[in-house]
Amino acid sequence: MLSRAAARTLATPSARLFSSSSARQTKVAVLGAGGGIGQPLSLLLKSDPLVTSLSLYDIRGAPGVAADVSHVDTASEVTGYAADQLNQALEGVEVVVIPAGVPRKPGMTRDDLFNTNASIVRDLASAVGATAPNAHILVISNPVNSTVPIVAKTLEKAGVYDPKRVFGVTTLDVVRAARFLAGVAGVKPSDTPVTVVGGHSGPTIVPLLSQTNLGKDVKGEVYDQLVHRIQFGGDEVVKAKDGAGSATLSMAYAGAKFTNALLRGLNGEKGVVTPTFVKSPLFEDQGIDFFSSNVELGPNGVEKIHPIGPLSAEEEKLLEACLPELKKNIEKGKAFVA
Ligand SMILES: NC(=O)c1ccc[n+]([C@@H]2O[C@H](COP(=O)([O-])OP(=O)(O)OC[C@H]3O[C@@H](n4cnc5c(N)ncnc54)[C@H](O)[C@@H]3O)[C@@H](O)[C@H]2O)c1
Ligand SMILES: O=C(O)C[C@H](O)C(=O)O
Repeated sequence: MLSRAAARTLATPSARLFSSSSARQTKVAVLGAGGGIGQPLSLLLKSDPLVTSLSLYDIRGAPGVAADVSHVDTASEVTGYAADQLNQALEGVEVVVIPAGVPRKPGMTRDDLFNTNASIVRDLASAVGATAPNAHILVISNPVNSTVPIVAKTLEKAGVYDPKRVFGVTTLDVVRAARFLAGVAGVKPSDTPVTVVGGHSGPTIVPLLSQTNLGKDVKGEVYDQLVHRIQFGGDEVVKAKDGAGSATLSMAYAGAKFTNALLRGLNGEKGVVTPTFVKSPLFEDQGIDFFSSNVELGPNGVEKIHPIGPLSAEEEKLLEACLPELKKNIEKGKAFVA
């Protein structure tokens, strides 16, 4: 039998999983809401007190997901849209999260997804540009190093591109880095935040362990293994799922976490800083105009792009390996739209 206090706690609606600093609320759309990421992401966004209205779209299954998620006892409204209702799904939307597209199978690279996902992301970006031109777009679909430039170029072509409003979601790399470093150091992940810069694929993922109190002491083989695990954590999940896809649950968590950070920034909260893959001046002189580094989020989206800061000799080498591959991926995305 439950005590009266415990019963009251369980009966309290709107349990808060997210940080909230303001009453302003926002309409958010998920494009690809019926998928492995889309479903749990929609559930988590339903629990975010900063989301006032949730618009769920997919080429299949979104009305069912919406009916299900809409029973959760939080205040937001949820509507599902069928394949031919993309424009309705985007009406009045301020934030659009895109997990639409195919995932990897064992043996594939993220770039192997380009042929299928490039046109999916381009067409969705084009619809956002036409119906919700001021929306912030959060790109999850892989290969992120190419799909973000695809979104940027598509909006540019439509005459509605604002680089402050287009983000590649690299939060899963940050989540993994904190979790894996915590494992090595024997502490809680909340004690081991790690900045991860570069892009979102194998060698383009550059964790800056030297900038953390516990990470700077990790050396030798343990360091090499830790960096490899952060860079190739996605492969670990693809292999374990054995043909059934890639990370979905941890990605939904990471996607909801980044969305909440953006919403807090949009609401005027100060000091919301997190890595994300955006149009960036940091390596523009080397022809690389998109890069993930710590970004302060604010009322207009990107408020300030932070420099990457001091690097160890090992990190200099990781960055050297990252840049040429990242450049190739970005150019491939841009060329697809041009
Ligand atoms: N950024 C990251 O860190 C990260 C992490 C994990 C996965 N991903 C990527 O996210 C994407 C989705 O992964 P998933 O596991 O959810 O795949 P999934 O196949 O389970 O779901 C994808 C969904 O997209 C839908 N879809 C396809 N074309 C669409 C369109 N034109 N409009 C709307 N919806 C459309 C499908 O119907 C499906 O429901 C993949 O490209 C994957 O590589 C990225
Ligand atoms: O590995 C993948 O293909 C999915 C995602 O990019 C990840 O990092 O888990």
